[in-house]
Amino acid sequence: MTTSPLANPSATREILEAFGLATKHRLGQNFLIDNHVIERIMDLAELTGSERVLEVGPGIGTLTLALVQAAGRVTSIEMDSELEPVLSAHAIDHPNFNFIMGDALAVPPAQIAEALGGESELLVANLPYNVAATIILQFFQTMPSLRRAVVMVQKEVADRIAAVAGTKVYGAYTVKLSLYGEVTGRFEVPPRCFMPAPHVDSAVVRIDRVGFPGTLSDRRVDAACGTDAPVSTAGSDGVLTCDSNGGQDGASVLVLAGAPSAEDIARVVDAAFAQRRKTIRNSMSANGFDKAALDAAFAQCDIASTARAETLSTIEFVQLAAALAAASALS
Ligand SMILES: C[S@@+](CC[C@H](N)C(=O)[O-])C[C@H]1O[C@@H](n2cnc3c(N)ncnc32)[C@H](O)[C@@H]1O
Repeated sequence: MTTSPLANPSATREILEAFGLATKHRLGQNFLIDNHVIERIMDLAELTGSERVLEVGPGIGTLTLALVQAAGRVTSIEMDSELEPVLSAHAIDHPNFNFIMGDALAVPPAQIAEALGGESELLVANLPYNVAATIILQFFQTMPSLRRAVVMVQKEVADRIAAVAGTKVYGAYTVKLSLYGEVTGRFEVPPRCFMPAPHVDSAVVRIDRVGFPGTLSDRRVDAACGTDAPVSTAGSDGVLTCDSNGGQDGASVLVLAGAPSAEDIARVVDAAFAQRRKTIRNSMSANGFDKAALDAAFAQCDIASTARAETLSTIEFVQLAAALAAASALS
């Protein structure tokens, strides 16, 4: 059980007083004061003592002091320059910890890797809520080595991350993040676990990376192929095939007709959700896609042109982007 010496109200107050600090609402400074929450975050993170862990927004170092006990190296990025003396003191006490002062969205991955002594493997953080969703997606996009994120976010953001097709909260963000990772754990955290208590509910989500695109996870490929058939990826073009006959006669079913990039898929997803109340055809044609190319792609992917974006699964968006890429509708 890994806990933090700072995860209680009196230790937090003491640090704030000792360094002459006041919490800043505009930076989302709600510090954790509950060791039970720290324990559950650490359980979800499943650290084995050797990992390179990135933390965004260490604050006074509450979660950080748990992470340094369980990880190989920890680098934290903090924007509030007034917290630098507190973090410097932790860095002296814990040789496997260092930090970067700056906006986490603007620090280049190479600088983070340099500080961590290698590429980031895990993101574990109680994130600043106003930029949490952006940070999660951007870090999965720009750091291919990141294999897991265990992050505290506002409950509504957790709902969007974990949403399933056909629900109100399922949207462009859900689909774009699902290209990189899937939610494998979650728990809720009430306001009383923070100082000061926020006005919103919070949740911790664990997101594990799924390979993409030529290396879709088995579960996703099964969904795409509608079969338990073995799967193979063909050639360097990333064309994904799944064998419809258990590999016995070598007959393959082409699932993706092209090799859409993550950017291609994001363009399709953004256009599809741009006008949620319209059909996917109308929303996409109003947002830069040619109607004839769309009709051909819908027919190829067996997607009804009257469907709405929120009814499509991630794999259907990938197939649609692939069909549009193959028809050069994405260029
Ligand atoms: C919710 S607090 C978490 C503090 C601490 N990790 C804890 O659990 O008690 C968020 C922290 O993120 C910092 N922060 C806000 N925006 C940031 C940004 N863009 N980049 C880096 N840190 C940021 C805040 O100053 C604050 O320390």
